[in-house]
Order: sequence, then structure tokens, then C-alpha cells
Amino acid sequence: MIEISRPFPLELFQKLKELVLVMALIWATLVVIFIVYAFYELLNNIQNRTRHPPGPKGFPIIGHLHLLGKNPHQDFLKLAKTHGPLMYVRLGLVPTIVVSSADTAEKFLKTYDHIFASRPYNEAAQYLAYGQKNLITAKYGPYWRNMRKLCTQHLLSNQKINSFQSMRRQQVELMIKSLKNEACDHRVVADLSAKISSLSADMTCLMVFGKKYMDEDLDKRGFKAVVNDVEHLAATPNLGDFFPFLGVIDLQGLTRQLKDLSKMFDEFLEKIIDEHVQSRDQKQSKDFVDTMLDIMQSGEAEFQFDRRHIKAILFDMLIAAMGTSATAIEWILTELLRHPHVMKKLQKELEQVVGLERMVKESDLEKLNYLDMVVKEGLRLHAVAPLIPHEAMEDCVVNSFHIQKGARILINFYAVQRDPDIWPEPEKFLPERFVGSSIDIRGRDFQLLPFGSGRRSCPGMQLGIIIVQLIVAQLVHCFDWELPNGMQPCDLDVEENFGLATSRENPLMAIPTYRLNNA
Ligand code: HEM
Repeated sequence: MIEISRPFPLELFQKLKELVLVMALIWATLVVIFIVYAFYELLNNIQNRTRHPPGPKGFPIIGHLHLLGKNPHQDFLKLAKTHGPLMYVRLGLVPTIVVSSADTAEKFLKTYDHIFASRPYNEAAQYLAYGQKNLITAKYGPYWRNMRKLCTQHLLSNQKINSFQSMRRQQVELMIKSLKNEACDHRVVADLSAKISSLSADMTCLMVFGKKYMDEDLDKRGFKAVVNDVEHLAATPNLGDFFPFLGVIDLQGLTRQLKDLSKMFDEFLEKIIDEHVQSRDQKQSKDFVDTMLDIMQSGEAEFQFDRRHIKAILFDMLIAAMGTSATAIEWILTELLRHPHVMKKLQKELEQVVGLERMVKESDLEKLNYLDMVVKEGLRLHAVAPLIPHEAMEDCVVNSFHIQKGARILINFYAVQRDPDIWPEPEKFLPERFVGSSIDIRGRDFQLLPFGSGRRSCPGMQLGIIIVQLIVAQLVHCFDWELPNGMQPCDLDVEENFGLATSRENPLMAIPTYRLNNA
């Protein structure tokens, strides 16, 4: 009796009220998702009266997202074996076309390049790249065209690249010296992945900012750790990219992390620009920040060009240059360690052309034909950036199939470069396949596209090729390499870790022995 007469506790009432509210919110969200989905399917059905390419069966709402794992380029290659080189999948709500052969890639990157040269909406670039104001993720149009012209004419021209030649030589020499001192003298196992990525970061910072950034410079975690975080976050699949209406809810918490990181990065870039403004008159050689400040002041850009644009381009240059070159070098060295006879043959060529009395110079590179084949084969077997997305700006018909406006286009360079109809024994590392072949890596031959092709191809290609050739040649020329713990070459793993640059899953470890006569 006493229990019954007690008043209903206020706290319990509040809790009940909250619970009802949460339930109502969940139901409302589910209803909205259902309505959006039903509407989307209706639209899709209307559009699909025209034929889209074949593809696997998908699920409602998620489409084919469940078919993709940690390495989507490998999953797409497997699917293409069943469904063909022009395949339709739906990633969440986004219709996606996956291209897996050279002749189909040519249709998208040459014949209809003017239709497929845009980039899709990207949640990460909204925060990290000032609302897609950078070059890599900018939508196709006058803004992208002008930015690209500025970058190719002022930052990535042959003249500008050559102006950093002595800086590259010094940095490579420093790495060789440190490897020789730390590892060689004591037969210590070297973490080659870490050495290469550190060298690439230093060279990029010197070219872009005019100085190296040490670990304490950006945040207590360190410059390289923060850049790694940026790369990681930018490559993490974001539900907001596949279900645009989920972007605001930020179910994965990625947007919050992106905002924090972009704030920190922005402060860092602002500090660098301020330093450059203060020290401009005393400088003889110009890094990228100086060049961009000149452009800003001259007013030569054909659009409003302010600090935000400088920061977006600096962001691009860091992200595009650091990881890609280091990853390419890491993979080529992996294959050389797995194929000691190729390593020996390359060392022989280096002995003939350079001799054992000095290190390799950039001017030697054009005489090193076998090196060229080794680099081409490494880039073929390990596509560094296998799935950079494009977007259709208009409806288009390719190979009699309908590609709808807004569709995402993924040219799977990994699949194209492993196509058995073009490349005999595609899984094998065989530099000799390029003997007597005129196949080039600069985007002219669609079976080998490490730098893409067409309007959105890599503007840093020339620089990338020099860096990769120089560092591979130097490491092979200066040292003999041995795998640790008696590991056999065939036991060295080739597991991949998909990202902005698809690198090795595990660091590459090896023991160097110095082999030049000037020890
Ligand atoms: C081995 C090194 C490199 C590789 C394998 C590589 C590969 C690529 C690929 C595959 C693309 C996309 C092509 C497409 O969308 O179809 C790309 C775009 C790009 N790369 Fe590179 N890259 C390398 C080095 C560099 C360097 C050193 C820079 C600059 C310093 C750079 C700057 C860029 C930029 C800005 C874009 C975007 C271009 C645009 O969307 O208009 N890359 N790269």
C-alpha cells in the first residue's frame, strides 16, 4: 500500500522521456533512410531502362560495399574476372563504374576524357583541402584548369625541378652515410621503409617549405606522425561519401577528427607562410611557398588567389609527393630483394656506367637502360595509386553501355597492369619484358599507367621518375643487401596496405654492406 501511494520519481520520468525521444529519433532516421532509398531505387529503375554495364548482385541500400575489404583494388580485380573490364557496382548510393582493361581505360582517359575529368565530392577534402580548392580533388572547370597551369608552369616545370638537383643529391648522400654508419659497420638490420619515407619527407619539405621539419615542429606527436594521420584519414572510407545525407550525422566520428586535424595543419601552414613573408628579401633560391607568394602578389592567377589557395596547393604537394615516391621505391626494392639475379644485373650496369669510385648522379640516369626497365616493371606490378576516382560530368555511352552523369569512375590501374591478355605471366617481376619494347610510363600506353593519363594525369610525373630512379640506383649501387634472419628471397612478403599510396603492409627490413671503393 505504501509503495502504491509513493509519487512517480521525477528522475525516472526524465529518463523515460529521454528514451522515448531517442526511440522517436531512431524511427524518424529509419523512415527518412527508407524514403530516400525508395526514391533512389525509383530513379535508378527509370535510368536503368538504358543499359548500364554488367556487375555483381548487390544489396538494398549498401549496394556492393560488403564486397570490398581492406584492399579494394584486389577485390575489384577478382570481380572483374567474372563481370568483365567495364563493371557496374553501387557503393552505398553512389553508382560506380570500375574499369579494368587497357582499351576500356583508353575510352575513359582519352576518347571521353573531357567527360570523365572531374572528381567526386569528398568529405575529407572538404576539411583538409579548403573545400576541394586543391588540385587533386578540385572539380573539373576553369578553377582546376588555372590551378593546374600555375602548378605545371611554376612548381613542377623542368627548370624548377632542376633547381632542386643539388638539394636532392645532398639528402640522398646523407641517407647513404647514415645507413653506412648505423647499419653497415655493425651489420644491423635497417628499416628500409622508414629510411626511404624519411628521405622522401625531407626532400619534399626542402622543396616545398625550404627547410626540413623536425618531429617537434607541428605538434607534440611530430610532423611526420601528423602527415601520416592526414594521409590515413584522407584514405579512410567515409560513410558520408557513399550516403551523402549521413555526412552530417558523422557516425564514424571522422568529421570531428578531420576538423581537429585540419585546424592544426592550417595553423602550421599559416606559420610557414608568415615566416616566408618576413624573410623574402634575403632569399636567393625560391621554394614553393616563395613562388606561390610571388604569384599571389603579381595577380597573374586568372582568379582570386589568396592564402587559402596557397595552403591548398601546399597540402597537395606534401601529400602527393611524399607517400607516392617513397612507396614506389619501397616496392621496387622489395622486388629486387626477392629477385637477387635482377639486383646483381642492375649492379653490373651501374658498375659499367658509373664505376665503383663514386655515387650515382642524376645525369647518369638516362644512360641506365636496365634501371629504366626495373623501375617500369616495379611500377607495373605495384600500382602506387591504384584507384583515384574520376566523376562523369555528363551522360555518356561507352562500349554500348550507359554511364550516367555523376557516376564515379574507378580506373583500376592495378588490374589494367596485371591484365594477362596483355602481360604474359602478369604476377611475375620480369624487367626483361621491356627489352626492345617502346612501352612508356608517361600516359601514352594504356596498358601501363602508373601516373594516369589525360587531363587528370600526374603533373609531378617527371619529378617522381627522377626521385624513384635516383634513390633505387643509389641504394643498389652503394650496398649489397641481405634479408634478415636467414630469410629466403621467396619468403619476403608482398602484402599491400591500400591508401592514398598503396604501400607495403609490413616494413621492409634488410642488412646493407657498403660496396663502393671510397669507404
Ligand atoms: C612515383 C611517384 C608518383 C606516382 C606513382 C603518382 C601517381 C599519380 C596518379 C596515378 C595520379 C592520378 C591520375 C588520375 O587521376 O587519373 C596522380 C595525380 C596527381 N599527382 Fe602524382 N604521382 C607521383 C608523384 C607525384 C609528385 C612528386 C607530385 C608533386 C610534387 C605529384 C602531384 C600530383 C597531383 C597534384 C595530382 C592531381 C592532378 C589532378 O587531379 O589534376 N605526384 N599522381
